[in-house]
Amino acid sequence: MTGIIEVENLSKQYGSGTKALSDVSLSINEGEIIALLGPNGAGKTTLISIICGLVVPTGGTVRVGGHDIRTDWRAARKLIGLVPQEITLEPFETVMNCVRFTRGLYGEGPDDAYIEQILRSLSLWDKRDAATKELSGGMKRRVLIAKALAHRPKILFLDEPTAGVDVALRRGMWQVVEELRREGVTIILTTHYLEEAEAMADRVGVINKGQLLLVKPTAELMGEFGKKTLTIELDQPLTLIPDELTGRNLRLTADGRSLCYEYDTRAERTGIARLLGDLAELGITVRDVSTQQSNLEEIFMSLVSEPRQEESA
Ligand SMILES: Nc1ncnc2c1ncn2[C@@H]1O[C@H](COP(=O)(O)OP(=O)(O)OP(=O)(O)O)[C@@H](O)[C@H]1O
Repeated sequence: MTGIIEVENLSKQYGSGTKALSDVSLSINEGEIIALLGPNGAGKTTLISIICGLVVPTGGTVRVGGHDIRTDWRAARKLIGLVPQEITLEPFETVMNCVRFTRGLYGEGPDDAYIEQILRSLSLWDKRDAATKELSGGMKRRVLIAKALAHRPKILFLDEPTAGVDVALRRGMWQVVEELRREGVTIILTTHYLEEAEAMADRVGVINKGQLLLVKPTAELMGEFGKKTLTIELDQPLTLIPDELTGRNLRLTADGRSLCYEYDTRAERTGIARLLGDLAELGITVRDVSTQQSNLEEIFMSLVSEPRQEESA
């Protein structure tokens, strides 16, 4: 199946000599939400900017809805809405006029009924006559989304949509994104908040030093790396793991006070009940137990601290 966005062997070297992207290939399906994760300077904004036609690549091709972004840029651009990282709004203009104006930029005629629908869905309708300078940071960010949606794009890019936004508003933003997805909009977002990717994205792409390290369904990524550790705090410290318990994925902490048992969360039998039973039989008394699940943050850190070749794209 051909994706709504097809990126092939994309590279970018800025005039300064910085190599921001190296041979990136990626296919994005219509209607999906994909999150691009990567540390500062990884190349996420460069990738988005190239797809949106704002930065010229050094090599490779990008097709949006089948249109080459260089030779057929007008058609490609019409399909795209971009919510930039920086808040750039005309301070004295009203919310309504800001969004109307953007529609005009795409050569679309006035459609106040549609703008009303967008502003209502973003909880901005009450603020339609307010000058943008009177709005809070979170509201300004929502005006940027309204502007990006003004020409009914099929694809929406959100470059760090919730940077500097408080937790409540961040969750509100997730809901907006979810509603857009239900309407069939394809969404590409960059984020530093791993919980955001975990909560929203169908797939996650990890970028580091200009390379796309992997692209995987979020659930698969979590499952593949999703191990849980059971920490069993002992009443009396041990010096060694008893022979009866060898070969069980057990580790004794340096102080001998806890046993750590790593298990696969997806396994039919985790082996926890058997382990606790065996400990009791050996006369080892347990003081407390706790579990920790590896989250996307740990997965991400393990990927970017140990650069690997692209696995799949
Ligand atoms: N206009 C430019 N001229 C020269 N170098 C640039 C330019 N824009 C970006 N770069 C460099 O390209 C690299 C990738 O930058 P980019 O902004 O794409 O990263 P990013 O992943 O979006 O980072 P962040 O998470 O900090 O926004 C960085 O080394 C950056 O300094």
